[in-house]
Amino acid sequence: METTSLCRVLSYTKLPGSGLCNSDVRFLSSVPRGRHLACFSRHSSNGFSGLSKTLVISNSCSKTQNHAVLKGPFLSGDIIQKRILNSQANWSVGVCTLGENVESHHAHATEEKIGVLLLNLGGPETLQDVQPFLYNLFADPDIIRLPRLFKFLQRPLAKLISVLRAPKSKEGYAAIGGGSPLRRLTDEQANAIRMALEAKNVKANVYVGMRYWYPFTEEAIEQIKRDRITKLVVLPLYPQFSISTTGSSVRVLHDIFREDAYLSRLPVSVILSWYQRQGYISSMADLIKEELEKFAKPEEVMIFFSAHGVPVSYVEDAGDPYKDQMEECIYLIMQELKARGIANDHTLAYQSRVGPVQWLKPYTDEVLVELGQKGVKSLLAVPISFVSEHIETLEEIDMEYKHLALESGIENWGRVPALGCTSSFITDLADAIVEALPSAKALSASREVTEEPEYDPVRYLVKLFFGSILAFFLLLTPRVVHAFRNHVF
Ligand SMILES: C=CC1=C(C)c2cc3[nH]c(cc4nc(cc5[nH]c(cc1n2)c(C)c5CCC(=O)O)C(CCC(=O)O)=C4C)c(C)c3C=C
Ligand SMILES: [Fe+2]
Repeated sequence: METTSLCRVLSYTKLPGSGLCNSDVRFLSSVPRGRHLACFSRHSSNGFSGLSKTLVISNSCSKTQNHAVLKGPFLSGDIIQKRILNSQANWSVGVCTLGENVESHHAHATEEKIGVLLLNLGGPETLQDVQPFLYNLFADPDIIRLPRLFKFLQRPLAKLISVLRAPKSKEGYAAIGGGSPLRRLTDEQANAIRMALEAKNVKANVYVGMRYWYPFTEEAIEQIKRDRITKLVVLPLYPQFSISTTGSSVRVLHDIFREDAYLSRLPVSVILSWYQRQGYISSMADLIKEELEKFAKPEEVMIFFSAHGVPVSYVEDAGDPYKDQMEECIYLIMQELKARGIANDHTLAYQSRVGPVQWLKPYTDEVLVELGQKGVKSLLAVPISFVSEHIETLEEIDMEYKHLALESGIENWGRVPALGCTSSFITDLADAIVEALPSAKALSASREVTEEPEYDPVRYLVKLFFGSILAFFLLLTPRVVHAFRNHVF
């Protein structure tokens, strides 16, 4: 039995083609650069047996049994993404345990009840849902990031922005049939993952928890409690990590788990990002190849990755790894295509900006116009931040951007569908879940339950009143007035 209190983020790598299909190497890294990393290797035929060997070496780790070598240097808290050498494929996944103190233990198959919680954004199911959905979204401090002093403005601002934004959003949802397909599509993915796990002899309940609409994460967690799940893997359905997506959902989970005696003792493993998994990369490459072949001259098509944007301040001030991960993800997909003899030009741009602040550049709409002006005639749009169809693929890309591209001189337009329930992709997610199981750790071994902060309606109303006045003045700043004039919200 190994114990360490050092670990916060741990990453592990599966070695496909090694002959040991569930053999892996796990790295616990929460020590400063140049210090020791603990490397645990585990062997089993079903992926559930305990640790068989422990190595502690400086900034590198080798596992001779199947010729895997991992090289540092690593930073404290890093999600290790280095490549396995001497292996046909590079698979790695960042896994974060919810707890600070890590106790490695042998998982016993007896009476184990595995749960998988898929996290997603959620979307309004009807047009009446749009404004309250937007309220939930803008009330999230990871979406509208206010300085601490102005936190009390969060809800009044959310109310204001959601009311202002609702008409534009409603138009979008009306254009795709009157609501978001996200709940149905995520339920389908949940079912497909459950079956893929079953095919691997892993029986699991799969739950869906949405951040801003039904079924809310809180509801999913209530069900997990009722079902007496004994081990949980949390899989956010965003390939790349962003503070605004996975970060926000995991923060909510953390808050809920900390306050609950049962949940704080439930072993949990959170998969923070999975954009580098070979199964995901090759599934994306499959879809791109298939769509390219529909063009008359596939080799002349510009592959246009359109990622969901985030405000620049997330990356530059708050350290959001989203941009780096996005760039690496696209690099890996292009490498995979190259390995298949496809060497088209490609570019990356960011879509869906909201509000008057600077977002990651270049912007999708501007690049489309530039490409048209430069004489690009054929373009294949690839949505890359998300794995289901939703308003930003079905309306923004398929309608708005397509129209803009054709107006700008692009003659042949194509779009890669979202991965959805593509079987190679679902199988890979199931693998990621199986690989994450052994690292599940409890948030806390104690029964400590944090008390709810007292709700004081008078205080809330006073804050709401002054907040609204402040928000009103904020709205009169030239930048915001300009933003409204240009329908930025
Ligand atoms: C205002 C800030 C927003 C940030 C930051 C943001 C990041 C972000 N969002 C997604 C994925 C999705 N967002 C979706 C809808 C949506 N997002 C915002 C705002 C921000 N998103 C708004 C206002 C909306 C509502 C729709 C609209 O009015 O434009 C959805 C769609 C869900 C659906 O109903 O179909 C997805 C998916 C990512 C991946 C991301 C950061 C990386
Ligand atoms: Fe969004």
